[in-house]
Amino acid sequence: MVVNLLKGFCRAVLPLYPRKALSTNVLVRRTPSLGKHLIGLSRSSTSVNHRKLVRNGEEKKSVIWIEGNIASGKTTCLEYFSKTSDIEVLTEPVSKWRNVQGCNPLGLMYQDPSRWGLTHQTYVQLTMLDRHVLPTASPIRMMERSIYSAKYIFVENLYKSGKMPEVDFAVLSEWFEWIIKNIAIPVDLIVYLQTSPQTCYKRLKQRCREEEKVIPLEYLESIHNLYEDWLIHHKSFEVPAPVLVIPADHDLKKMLHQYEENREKILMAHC
Ligand SMILES: Nc1ncnc2c1ncn2[C@@H]1O[C@H](COP(=O)(O)OP(=O)(O)O)[C@@H](O)[C@H]1O
Ligand SMILES: Cc1cn([C@H]2C[C@H](O)[C@@H](COP(=O)(O)O)O2)c(=O)[nH]c1=O
Repeated sequence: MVVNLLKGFCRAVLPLYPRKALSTNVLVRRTPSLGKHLIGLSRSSTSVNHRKLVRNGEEKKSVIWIEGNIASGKTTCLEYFSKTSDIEVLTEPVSKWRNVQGCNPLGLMYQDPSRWGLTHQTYVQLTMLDRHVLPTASPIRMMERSIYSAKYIFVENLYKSGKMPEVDFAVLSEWFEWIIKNIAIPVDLIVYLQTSPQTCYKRLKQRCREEEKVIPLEYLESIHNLYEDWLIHHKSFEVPAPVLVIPADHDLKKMLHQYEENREKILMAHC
């Protein structure tokens, strides 16, 4: 009976949807007549219809990753969107990387990358995975970075710069491949905060995280190049979702203005 009801619903409603918006197991509600059932996300006058139904009638959640270099402004961006109802924000678990049972793998890695890179990146991989599989109650989840950038940017950088032994890289790579093959890691949109390494260097100095005091400009340049090759030039690894690039060298006022301008594009990620 449930199946028949569902079939009837599909026969009545499917023709209302543009073909493009349909995939094999997803319905996107777009009709204005359904508008009253939809949640307006924006704090500005534009409201955003963001609900997506999956076949069992449950709401499909949207997942957006905020990617960018160290100190590019990811946390600040997340803080801004966290004020919007229906958005759940997950920041990077940096505090865990600085303190796991009294040890500081992030600090150790910066002091001696060849010795501690594997330890640190194994823990990053675990804690990012933990973030990805956390159940979500909100229709939209915004997450700072991902298990993908941990591997494609930071592990890659350690290895390419000769600071990670081949065997460590091989072990981490096997772990990573196993995870992405066997565990669902949903993502609908990647927002890339594109900065110059010089801007990040200035902001990093201003933030003044103890462990990061040893970071030279060249390190941020390498991270920048890896991000550009991945998300802009598509030269290195698979990109798991569409990318929205936001130029992020601007002052805070202009950045908030850009977030507002892009709000709808970001929050409609799944449509
Ligand atoms: N647009 C901006 N202009 C100037 N400073 C900024 C801007 N965005 C963030 N900052 C500052 O730069 C530092 C790093 O920002 P943060 O949001 O923590 O970056 P991330 O999370 O990418 O590392 C912080 O001190 C923050 O206050
Ligand atoms: C993902 C990831 C991060 N790190 C380092 C880089 C920075 O020092 C911090 C994260 O700070 P940010 O301001 O949020 O960029 O962690 C790393 O060493 N390895 C990683 O995989």
